[in-house]
Amino acid sequence: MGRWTEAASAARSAGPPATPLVLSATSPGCAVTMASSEEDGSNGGAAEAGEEKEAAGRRRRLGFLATAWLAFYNIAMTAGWLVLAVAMVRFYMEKGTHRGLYKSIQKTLKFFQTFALLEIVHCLIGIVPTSVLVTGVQVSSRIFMVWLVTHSIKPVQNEESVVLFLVSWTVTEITRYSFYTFSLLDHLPYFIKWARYNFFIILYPVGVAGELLTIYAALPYVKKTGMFSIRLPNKYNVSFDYYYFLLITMASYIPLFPQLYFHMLRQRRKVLHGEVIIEKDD
Ligand SMILES: CCCCCCCCCCCCC/C=C/C(=O)SCCNC(=O)CCNC(=O)[C@H](O)C(C)(C)COP(=O)(O)OP(=O)(O)OC[C@H]1O[C@@H](n2cnc3c(N)ncnc32)[C@H](O)[C@@H]1OP(=O)(O)O
Repeated sequence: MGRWTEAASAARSAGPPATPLVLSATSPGCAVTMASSEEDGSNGGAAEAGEEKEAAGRRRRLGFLATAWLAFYNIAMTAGWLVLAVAMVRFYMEKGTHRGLYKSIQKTLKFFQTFALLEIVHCLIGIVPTSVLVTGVQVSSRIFMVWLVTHSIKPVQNEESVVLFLVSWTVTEITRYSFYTFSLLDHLPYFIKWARYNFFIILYPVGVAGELLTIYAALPYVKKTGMFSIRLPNKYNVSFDYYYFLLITMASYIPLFPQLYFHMLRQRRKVLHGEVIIEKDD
């Protein structure tokens, strides 16, 4: 199993989500079954023990410093997103409206979401085996939403759609970072693993809908003000229209989001149902 998982990890870190090759559960030498360990319970224990052994082996190879850094990073990020969750719930309970919510939590949000740029660095230096491309798209679209849309275009800050993506990001990140933290500590409760690979089914589309609706709400303001745009003539002879840039960004969700979503579905099948999936470049 280790060999296949390492091959899958190598394929993942090498590039974008590609054509998946699902190995039959009954392949000789394949220690996992395609049947869910939740479902049949017969092989789940062995598969899980194997996975834990393999994860422990990977951590040994990672070295103390990298493991300590990742533990610190994940604990800090879990705490940061928990602080955000508490602040949002408290705000709503006190005010009874979403208006003003973004303003009240923006500093914490900007800090922790910007800190997540380190995830691209983690992939680049190889201390986590995630695809640089998948992580890059995920993190850069969030940074874009935080700084170039919600922070910069004040009239959208009170849109309901902002609440949609804030709630979706927050639940996702609390689950994801606690998943990484407990995995590093070798004590991963099953419900966290389950939540990591099930919540996204709803939260991903909800988050993306929130992001797209927020960009859409920003369009009239951007068109009216011409913000972040460069008009001709100028001494560099270049022009840039932020309004069209936003339209192109919205359009880019059409090919990119399904790829990320299907990547997560494949991860779900691998982690929760023990399928061995090798992503093969076309
Ligand atoms: C300029 C503007 C550009 C804009 C472009 C626009 C296009 C955008 C299109 C789409 C936009 C999407 C926007 C996003 C919105 C939302 O987030 S909505 C909220 C819901 N979101 C989600 O549910 C996101 C889910 N996505 C993911 O989780 C990611 O895809 C992922 C984290 C980037 C990758 O997940 P996955 O491939 O499953 O890998 P990992 O979880 O990272 O695991 C791989 C192994 O690596 C270990 N690991 C990873 N990170 C760490 C860490 N920090 N610490 C310790 N270990 C880590 C992990 O444990 C795994 O190890 P093994 O289990 O041993 O294999």
